[in-house]
Amino acid sequence: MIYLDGFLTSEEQAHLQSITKDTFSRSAVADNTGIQGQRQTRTSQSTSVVRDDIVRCIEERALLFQGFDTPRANLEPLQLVKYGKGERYHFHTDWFTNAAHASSAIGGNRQSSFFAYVSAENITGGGTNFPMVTPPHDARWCAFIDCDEPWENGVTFRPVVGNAVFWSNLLDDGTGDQRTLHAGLPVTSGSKLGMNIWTRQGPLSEDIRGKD
Ligand SMILES: O=C(O)CCC(=O)C(=O)O
Ligand SMILES: [Fe+2]
Repeated sequence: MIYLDGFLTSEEQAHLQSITKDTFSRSAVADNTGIQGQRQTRTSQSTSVVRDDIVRCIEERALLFQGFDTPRANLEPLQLVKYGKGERYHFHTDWFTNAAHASSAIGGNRQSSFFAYVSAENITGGGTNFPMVTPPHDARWCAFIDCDEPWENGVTFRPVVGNAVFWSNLLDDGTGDQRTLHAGLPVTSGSKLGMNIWTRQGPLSEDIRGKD
């Protein structure tokens, strides 16, 4: 996993908020049969970000971070996720456990994830917890991770606005890495806005990605 301090500028944070205003709806999740629906396990609201020059610039940053060889067509549309008090996303992996969801016709599986914090107003709770990741020792990390979390709970990233966490979802053989299990912990007060940037193994069609 890689922690990114200052992944989004404050102008980008404000822009993402303004272009997605009033576009959020209750987040869907696929169940183990691959069917999308609303679940108690994900109570947030989400929206897909429509591309403009600033969004393209963020997409380009996410692609270049992964090297020169990641094609733009492998990126899913950016997704914003909004949580109010009591809302959360239970433990899950971003990679699909159902093969039907990861077929090459639809870009394969999710190779990598960025989760960026776009806004956090008067927030308590709402960290991103990775129970199978060993917490780092250096106290400087306490600005970014919850150092009060019991060691056996793994790592909880605090929702620090502008920052992002990056990780690879798949092992070298293309199978899902179980250690990427994570949750958006309940927001106990205030609100949180996050952003998912998912890169697929292969290209997505234009009807999924939208026009470049
Ligand atoms: O809200 C979070 O901290 C994590 C959200 C998440 O994992 C997701 O939307 O896939
Ligand atoms: Fe996730």
